[in-house]
Amino acid sequence: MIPQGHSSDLERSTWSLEQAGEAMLALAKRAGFATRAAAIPPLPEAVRVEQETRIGLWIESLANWFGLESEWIDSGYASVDDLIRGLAPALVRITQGERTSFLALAAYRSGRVFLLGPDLEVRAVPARELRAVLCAEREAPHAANIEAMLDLAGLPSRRRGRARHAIFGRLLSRVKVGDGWLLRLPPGAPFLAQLRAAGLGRKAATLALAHTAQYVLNIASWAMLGRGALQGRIDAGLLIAWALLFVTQIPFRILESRMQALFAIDAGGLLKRRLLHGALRLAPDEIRAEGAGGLLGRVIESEAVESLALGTGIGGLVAIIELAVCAFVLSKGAAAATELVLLALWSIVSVFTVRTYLKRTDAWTVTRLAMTNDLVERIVGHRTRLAQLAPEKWHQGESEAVAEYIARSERMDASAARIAALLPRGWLVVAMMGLLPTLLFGSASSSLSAGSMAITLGGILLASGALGHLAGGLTSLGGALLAWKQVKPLFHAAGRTEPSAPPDLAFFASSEMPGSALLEARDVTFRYRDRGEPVLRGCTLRIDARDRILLEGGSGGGKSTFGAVLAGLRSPETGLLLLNGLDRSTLGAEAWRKRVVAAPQFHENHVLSGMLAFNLLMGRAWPPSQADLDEAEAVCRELDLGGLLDRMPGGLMQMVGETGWQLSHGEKSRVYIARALLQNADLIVLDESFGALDPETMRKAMQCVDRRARAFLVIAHP
Ligand SMILES: Nc1ncnc2c1ncn2[C@@H]1O[C@H](COP(=O)(O)OP(=O)(O)OP(=O)(O)O)[C@@H](O)[C@H]1O
Repeated sequence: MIPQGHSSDLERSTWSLEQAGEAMLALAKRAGFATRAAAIPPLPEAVRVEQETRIGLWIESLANWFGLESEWIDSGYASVDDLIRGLAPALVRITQGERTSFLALAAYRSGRVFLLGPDLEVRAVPARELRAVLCAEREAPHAANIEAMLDLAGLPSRRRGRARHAIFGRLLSRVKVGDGWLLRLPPGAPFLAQLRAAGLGRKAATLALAHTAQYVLNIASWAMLGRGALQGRIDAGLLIAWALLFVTQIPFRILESRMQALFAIDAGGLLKRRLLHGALRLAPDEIRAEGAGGLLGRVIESEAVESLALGTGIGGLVAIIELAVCAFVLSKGAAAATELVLLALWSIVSVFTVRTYLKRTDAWTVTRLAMTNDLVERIVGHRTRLAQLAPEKWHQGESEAVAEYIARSERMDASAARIAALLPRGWLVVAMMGLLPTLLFGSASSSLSAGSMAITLGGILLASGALGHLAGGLTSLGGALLAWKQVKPLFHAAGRTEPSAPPDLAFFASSEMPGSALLEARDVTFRYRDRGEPVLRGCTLRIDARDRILLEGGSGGGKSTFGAVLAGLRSPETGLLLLNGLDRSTLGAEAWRKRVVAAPQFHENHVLSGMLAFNLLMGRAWPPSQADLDEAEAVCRELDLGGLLDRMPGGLMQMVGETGWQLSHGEKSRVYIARALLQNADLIVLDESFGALDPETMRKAMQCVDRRARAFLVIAHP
């Protein structure tokens, strides 16, 4: 509902809460986002009743369901204009009293917003109208007072608008006024679709056109001057025409550089986002098998892909356009056929020379990555080496590795020198030799006129530059391709999908259902390797809504594995696993992990570099609300971390992690417990979380967990 007094266009563009799914699909279609074909789920009663707290989750679930990504963005009174300008495509929330509706913001241009209505019409509305709607509720209580004040000040009506705006700005500067959900393709969506949605096809085409125009203008300007010189008529008019042609290249050159930079920035951003997403999609076992050095190698190579492919690589590709233009120029000059054949042959020689260089680079990369891996391993294990290994063995194997690295570097560099020195210069020699027969035996009248000779010589010089660009471009692209081998697994991992449930079902299953088990495992079997012995065999367990369970067993018995299966971190090979009566594929992996939260064993858990509050509130929205911070502090104090909070200068905002305040073993384990408790899960699995605590602290921590957790399962040794 739009508050009264606003334009009927706004009114007609409003979608009700029930229509949020339709609005999202319509917006996505208009933005060119391919969505997953899925029925629009009905609005769950829970969202209708508790709109304020549940709408965010509902929109997020809808977006997931349609294969989109939503990001919630809110704004204060002062920055609401920025919100309106930068949000599209987005659903903007309109709140009036208890009721929520949406505007589907399709675009913003020159002070106007383009709103997609339920009738699928797009209406342009002045952005200030949308601003007024977003701010209306906050401004209303003060409006009468401000008007009275302006009357009292006797301000002329033409200056009232600005004065009113300034007073509201001061008064409401800290007040939140508008919010919405920005829609985009998720990083795991097909990469071409992402490039298309980001308009990169258009940018690449503009780049190619700008380069061609500039190159052709350059040749035309010199051709004109050359012809004038040969005909012996260089006058002021000719020079002015030449200068004009020359100057015309400047805007094309600027456009080309700009497009190249924009393309590299946008494509680089999409690539980074996808790789980061992919890194988080890798299964824990895949990551562990890589080792720290292997992972660092991937990071370095991803940087190489970006800089080589999107930086110099693009520049090299446009050399193909240059070669085509050179071929055209040569076809108009003396000994055209010979020169064209030679150009084709030399281009092939260039490709093969670059290929040899790339093979050597590949061998060098393997050695380099192995050395990186080894170096990181040595750094990580440094303290153990110092304590346990005899000093004379510290540098074993290093000389051989370095010697191999140097040998491969030398071979690679020799190839690189050949490319830089031989290809463009060799072409000049070959092309000039191609002219020899014509010079020696050709008739002076036909192909040997001064004009055609000049054209050929110009074409040969141009081709020399183009071949240099081509070799550079191919080298960069080839280098990117080699680096790509390392990056590919992360890139593809981003496209992995996890089972997801219809959003209405996820809401339904979140409520505790009296009588049915919270979690049920029946005859669960699990093995780590395809043919290995099962670690879990026929495990059956029922957990009810308020249960407190202790799972004890010997070392290596499979307790942690069972905990990981219950928490949805690993999938059982056979058997049945139900949460509120629904299995994991029906409920969705993400929804499962929100309901059953695990605090993994000490060596599997991690304090992230960042604020303590961030580490505690990872399951909630960031930045946190005051209520979240208060709750986090209360949990910490109950876990006997009050002393630590008081000692740390930044309290909850203290930086912790590898580079921050170093927490002790026992402190870390209580941070892990607090983190799990603060996720508001139906069940938490605490894997040896109390092992590092003294008896008194352990008693307090147990009491806290007992008080705060709905149901929990503790894994411990007998
Ligand atoms: N990623 C893995 N790949 C192969 N085997 C594994 C893997 N993780 C665990 N295992 C093996 O599975 C078995 C069960 O391990 P698990 O960690 O579940 O036992 P646990 O009962 O929790 O042991 P502990 O009390 O020592 O922590 C062990 O023999 C272990 O070596």
